[in-house]
Amino acid sequence: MTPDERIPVEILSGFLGSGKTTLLNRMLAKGAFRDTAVVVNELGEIALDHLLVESAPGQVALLEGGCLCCAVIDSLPETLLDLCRRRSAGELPRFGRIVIETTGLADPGPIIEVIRRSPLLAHFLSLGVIVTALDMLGGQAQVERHPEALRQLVLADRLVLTKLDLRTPLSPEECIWIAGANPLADVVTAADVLTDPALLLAPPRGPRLAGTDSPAAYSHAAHTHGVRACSFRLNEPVTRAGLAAFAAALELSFGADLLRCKGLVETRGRLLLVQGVGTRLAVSEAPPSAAGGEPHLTVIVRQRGEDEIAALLPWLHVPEGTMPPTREGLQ
Ligand SMILES: Nc1nc2c(ncn2[C@@H]2O[C@H](COP(=O)(O)OP(=O)(O)OP(=O)(O)O)[C@@H](O)[C@H]2O)c(=O)[nH]1
Repeated sequence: MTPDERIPVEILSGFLGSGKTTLLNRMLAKGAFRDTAVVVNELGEIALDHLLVESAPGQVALLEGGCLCCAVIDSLPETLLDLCRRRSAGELPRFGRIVIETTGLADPGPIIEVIRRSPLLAHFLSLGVIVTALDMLGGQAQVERHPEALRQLVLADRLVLTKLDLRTPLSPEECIWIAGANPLADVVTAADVLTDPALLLAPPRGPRLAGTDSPAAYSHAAHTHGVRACSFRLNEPVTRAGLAAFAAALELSFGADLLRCKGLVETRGRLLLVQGVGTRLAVSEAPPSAAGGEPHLTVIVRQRGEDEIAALLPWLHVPEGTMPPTREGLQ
């Protein structure tokens, strides 16, 4: 391929629950990503995001087995080359770009390096834009608390500010903080991108940061700082009261150590999507693309054990009408 024909690989990064899948789906729904193959990588033993990304059949590749920047970094070239092979063979539509949605804990550095340094990949692919979703509900506190969120912020070509619809307008101090944290990045809002989808992946304006770390320098323990993703299969339907009780029990037991909770649950014959970011848990009808998905919950916590979460699971099944637990009730 000549350099002009190479397919750009765009990286969609952002901390746990910052809105990466939501952005991707909005772009797909608007038809802006019609010519896009998507690679989804997710934490947790039971993957969900590939069911939530509403793209054309076969256009989503799932990278399983752990976090992209460390545990499965070696599988990335093969996954990308396989997409290119299937495109050339006519098995996939002739997509014009690949978007990689990383896990919420992934450091984009090693991913960037693999795409840049592999001679074989460089023949077919070029590095596109590094977009980071920045959760403006979590904001500065989230970045200060989680080193992974800081890496994602500083390596971005473009920052997409999400969840501004859930809060008061940005203060001048917040604008100064964002500009100071990554002076090279363009800053847009999720609403801007919805109005003009081309903004999301337009070529970056600023110069590229050079010299990110090599993949070999990374191990899972090096960037997760005691974070664990624990997945639980749910063989029995849950109750509505059970979901409220489980949410309260998670919040009371883990507080700020609770980073993310997501999954599919079945209640009264319906499949529901559970989306928790920090201690805010939302439950909605599962999208049609998730039909047939395995009921499960993945809970991501910092410095806490799987057994502590497992001990709370019985709350999911309490009879309707049961009140959520109190702090005293949990002890
Ligand atoms: N109101 C509002 N909600 C949002 C926005 N972006 C994301 N959300 C909600 O935040 C939750 C998490 O969003 P996702 O798109 O799943 O986040 P993610 O970054 O893909 O999450 P992980 O893959 O687990 O890291 C969901 O309940 C979304 O509906 C936004 O701009 N506004």
